Amino acid sequence: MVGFEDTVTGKEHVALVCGDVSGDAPVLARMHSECLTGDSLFSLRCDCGFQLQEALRRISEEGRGVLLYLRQEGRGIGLLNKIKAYHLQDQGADTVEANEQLGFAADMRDYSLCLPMLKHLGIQSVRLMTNNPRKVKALEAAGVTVAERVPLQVGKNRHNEGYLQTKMGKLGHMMQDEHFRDQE
Ligand SMILES: Nc1nc2c(ncn2[C@@H]2O[C@H](COP(=O)(O)OP(=O)(O)OP(=O)(O)O)[C@@H](O)[C@H]2O)c(=O)[nH]1
Ligand SMILES: [Zn+2]
Repeated sequence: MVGFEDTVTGKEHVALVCGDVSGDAPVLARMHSECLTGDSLFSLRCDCGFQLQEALRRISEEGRGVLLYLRQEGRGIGLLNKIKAYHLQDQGADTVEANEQLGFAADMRDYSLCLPMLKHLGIQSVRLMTNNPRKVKALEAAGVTVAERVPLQVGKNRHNEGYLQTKMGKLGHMMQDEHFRDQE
């Protein structure tokens, strides 16, 4: 585990490294955005916790990989604003509308720290586990070489169906129903 401090925001990030990640071969990688509720408190409203577990499982199975745990809670709006967004969602807003009602863009994340983190770890290119093509684009724009996008579809359940639908419909996530491993 390697810790990093973002001197601009003061946020502390973590990299979990498995095996020898040096060399030319692209490294299996997950850039995971913090979700306290899903990652640590077992919330079923989203798929974050399931994706975190599955990404770590695949990395350990491969014996080589990296997970950057990025402190961008609530797609960058922070935990308390995400809780407010959840209240709005309980009154009928979807995840994008709730952000907008609070005065935020749908996705406020910033991936500029990923390149220096990967460089520090000696990682030249990644096989990125994500369903989000905008994340691939944002990382490439930040200078990260993404050799391949690896789908990460896990954790669909009856509580997050609408949330996943909005990610596909409004945020451009590439997910196919038949590829989901359900979680009840
Ligand atoms: N604002 C807001 N953020 C949310 C909500 N649900 C989850 N999040 C945050 O969304 C982030 C995860 O982003 P997602 O859009 O689920 O997935 P992604 O990282 O873009 O894409 P993948 O790589 O495929 O997981 C985490 O920071 C969560 O805290 C919500 O309803 N509102
Ligand atoms: Zn989540």
